[in-house]
Amino acid sequence: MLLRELAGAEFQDQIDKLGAEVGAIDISGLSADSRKIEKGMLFVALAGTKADGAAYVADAVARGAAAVVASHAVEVSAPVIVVGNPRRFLALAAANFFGRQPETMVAVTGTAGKTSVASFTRQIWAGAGYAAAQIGTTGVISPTRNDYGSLTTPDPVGLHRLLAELADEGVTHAAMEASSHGLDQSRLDGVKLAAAAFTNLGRDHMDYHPTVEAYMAAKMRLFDTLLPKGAPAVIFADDPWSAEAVRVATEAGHKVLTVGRNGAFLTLKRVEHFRHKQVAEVHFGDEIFEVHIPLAGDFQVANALVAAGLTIATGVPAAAAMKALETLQGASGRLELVGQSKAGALAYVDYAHKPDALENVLTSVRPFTTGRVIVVFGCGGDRDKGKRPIMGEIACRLADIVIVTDDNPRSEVPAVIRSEIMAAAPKGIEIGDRAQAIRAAVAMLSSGDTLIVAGKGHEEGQTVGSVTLPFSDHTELRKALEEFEH
Ligand SMILES: CC(=O)N[C@H]1[C@@H](OP(=O)(O)OP(=O)(O)OC[C@H]2O[C@@H](n3ccc(=O)[nH]c3=O)[C@H](O)[C@@H]2O)O[C@H](CO)[C@@H](O)[C@@H]1O[C@H](C)C(=O)N[C@@H](C)C(=O)N[C@H](CCC(=O)O)C(=O)O
Ligand SMILES: Nc1ncnc2c1ncn2[C@@H]1O[C@H](COP(=O)(O)OP(=O)(O)OP(=O)(O)O)[C@@H](O)[C@H]1O
Ligand SMILES: N[C@H](CCC[C@H](N)C(=O)O)C(=O)O
Ligand SMILES: [Mg+2]
Repeated sequence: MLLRELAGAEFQDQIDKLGAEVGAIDISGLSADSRKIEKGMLFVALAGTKADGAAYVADAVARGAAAVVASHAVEVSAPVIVVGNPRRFLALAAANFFGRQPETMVAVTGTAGKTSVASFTRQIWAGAGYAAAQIGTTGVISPTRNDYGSLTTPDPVGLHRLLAELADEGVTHAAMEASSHGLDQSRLDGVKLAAAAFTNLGRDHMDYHPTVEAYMAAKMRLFDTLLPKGAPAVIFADDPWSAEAVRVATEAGHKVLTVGRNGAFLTLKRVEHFRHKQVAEVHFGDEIFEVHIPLAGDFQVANALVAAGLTIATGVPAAAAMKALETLQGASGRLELVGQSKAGALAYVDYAHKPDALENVLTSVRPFTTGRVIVVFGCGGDRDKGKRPIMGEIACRLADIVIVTDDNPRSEVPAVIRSEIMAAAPKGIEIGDRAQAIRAAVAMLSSGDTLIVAGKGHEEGQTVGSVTLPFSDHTELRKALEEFEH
């Protein structure tokens, strides 16, 4: 593809400045990683958190880069296109290069619920007869794929390669997660969105964003920059940050559709909780639906409404969307019932690894727990340290028994992470080895109890130092449940 076409309208001036022959360079591919550059490719130099891509321009040119994009001039033999925001250039150029995506794409942002909403949206579309996919923390799921992925929002080159493949495979509808990192780093700036959604905002990633307001502002890029004007913006109405999301989406000229108890588009009137399901009364205009949602947890009703909002906004009849909610499957590791003890105590795996999520999950299981709530959790290393005591406090306030263990210590000393949680968890029992912690919790279970193993959800490894050892909460929990006779 010619460099001029690759750059697209937004960056035409910067290309034209260098003369017609630069615009006419034939580009065979693009990458922000010099190590992936082959002859004829375009190298985009990004200033990152660990390295500055500008330092690798010479390396990229030596490997055959036909041109370079950077935020400032660099002396090399290949032409250098200087742009204000190379990350945005990379995203738009990747979209132009791969050129295709599923026709109807939506993105969801928020601190918690993105994976669940993306999964539910895919399931409702599939129920309505569309070939649908989801892209996010648990990887890519489509009619023909179930591929594990490492980032919640993939990097632009990987993302647009994937979108083109999905389109070629006949996928017409796709729901993707927009993480705050992804939004901040313009990873999805090239995706053409039919609708977007916001779930909630809580404390997370304070190691990356300087303030909560900056974190919210990163999330709001989805509405103020990415969603085309006039498109539907589905906003969960019952969060403390809902009003701000509505303000941003309204100012950007979108069709604001609120869902939840305070929602105007889908209004939640009543919820009845049962052990493994909930019955919700939902109003849509003059229509009233009584929906049996086969999942535990108040938050899953919220996620189901956001997903229903996204699908209705993009053309699924409300009755079909509500019907699809009755057969929803939870996303892997999201308040997932893994088994029961011999006496009938329930044992769940949940991905709560941040304060609000932990608070929600512990509160959600209380109504159907006649015995004690037992929680096993830890906090990841090399991540927001401030959340550790907060999660310790929440666990002690909302659970009867608290076991503090390890969760991906990465480069940190595990005992130090645990001690930072324990400092705010006076009744916490410290068991570093996660498998032992799960066994100890299962050993305590008696009739009526609920066990939550929190923090790792679908994860299949424990990262200690730079090594990821195979580890699954599901497997360890199942093993322990089989082992004990009570
Ligand atoms: C902090 C962060 O988000 N980092 C992401 C970012 O890396 P970066 O731009 O900071 O890269 P860097 O390592 O500083 O390097 C700068 C540039 O030099 C280039 N380079 C480097 C070395 C070399 O030899 N040649 C070369 O060209 C790199 O390719 C890069 O373009 O861009 C990379 C490519 O897209 C990502 O892989 C990387 O994710 C890292 C691995 C990561 O852990 N990210 C997490 C925090 C993340 O993004 N999480 C969110 C969700 C979290 C949540 O909501 O819970 C996600 O969307 O997954
Ligand atoms: N709407 C919600 N409100 C509060 N907590 C929620 C909500 N949805 C999910 N949770 C909690 O957050 C955990 C993660 O849910 P999910 O994976 O759907 O969110 P996510 O936004 O994709 O998270 P991540 O950014 O870590 O990928 C769940 O296991 C549950 O504990
Ligand atoms: N996407 C999140 C996942 C955290 C999961 C938790 N198990 C941990 O390791 O902290 C992150 O990378 O911050
Ligand atoms: Mg997710």
